[in-house]
Amino acid sequence: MLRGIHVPLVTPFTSSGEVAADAVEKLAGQMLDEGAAGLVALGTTAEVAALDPAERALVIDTCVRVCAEREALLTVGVTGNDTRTTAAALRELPGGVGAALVTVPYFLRPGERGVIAHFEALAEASPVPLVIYHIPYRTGQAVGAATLRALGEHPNIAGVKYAVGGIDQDTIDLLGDLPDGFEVVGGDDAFVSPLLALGASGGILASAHVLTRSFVELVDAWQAGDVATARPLGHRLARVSHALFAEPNPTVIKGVLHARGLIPTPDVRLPLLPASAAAVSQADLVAVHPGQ
Ligand SMILES: O=C(O)C1=N[C@H](C(=O)O)C[C@H](O)C1
Repeated sequence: MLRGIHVPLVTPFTSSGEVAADAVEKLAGQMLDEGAAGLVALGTTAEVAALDPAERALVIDTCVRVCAEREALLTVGVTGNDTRTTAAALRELPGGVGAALVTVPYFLRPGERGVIAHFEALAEASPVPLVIYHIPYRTGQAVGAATLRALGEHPNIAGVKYAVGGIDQDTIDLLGDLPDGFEVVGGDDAFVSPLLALGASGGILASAHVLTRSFVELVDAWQAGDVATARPLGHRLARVSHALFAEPNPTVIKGVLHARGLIPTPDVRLPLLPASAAAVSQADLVAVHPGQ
């Protein structure tokens, strides 16, 4: 279900500060037409915390339409650190949404037993399969391989977006012994190639807004065991991701998309500030000439 590249869409804004719905639609269609297996709406990259409920609904409706036209998976980010309200948000997801990306409860640090109880309750409540978003440097909560494996046994938990900031012992342990039907997708752009080499099935990668086809090719090459293609391509794309994340995500990516005429402004909402011109031009240059 989670195989391939899933692009967590940025939210483009007009020059008067509204969500640019036509640009969302165009960008969403382009990502899928370039080979992405699916889209993620309302991820961190979408600046979801800065969108009001009507804007969130607009983004979801637009993505539902684009994904339905192309029979692609739409995953929607549903974030909260309270089980009851997160369950309610899951129950309210509209038709056409295929999965929900749910962050490990952040800031509270409920412990791994709390994390298990949280996701089991959500999995029971959710009308769609869950993808756990494990990103300890943002949530502050450790989750080991044994906990993820236990959660992976639940029939309504499809996988984990794995973003631990590197390859560690838990990464090796988890990918060495995955429950049936439970998939790992890379969520740390710069580490996706080694994760794919270890058996991840794809990635949810903001970097895939740029060079979408190359990220798709990277997944395909690792899945086919074509190391001669995958290894150098992975190194090249890691350099691109490094440049795209030189300043807080998604500021540089929005700058590059705007420079390429794909979104009407590079604008982000506070507390994010626009990327510097130097970071944007460097990332654009590295995407075209990865040796730079
Ligand atoms: O929104 C997402 O999904 C992603 N967020 C990560 C982040 O901002 O740290 C990056 C990843 O590429 C996808």
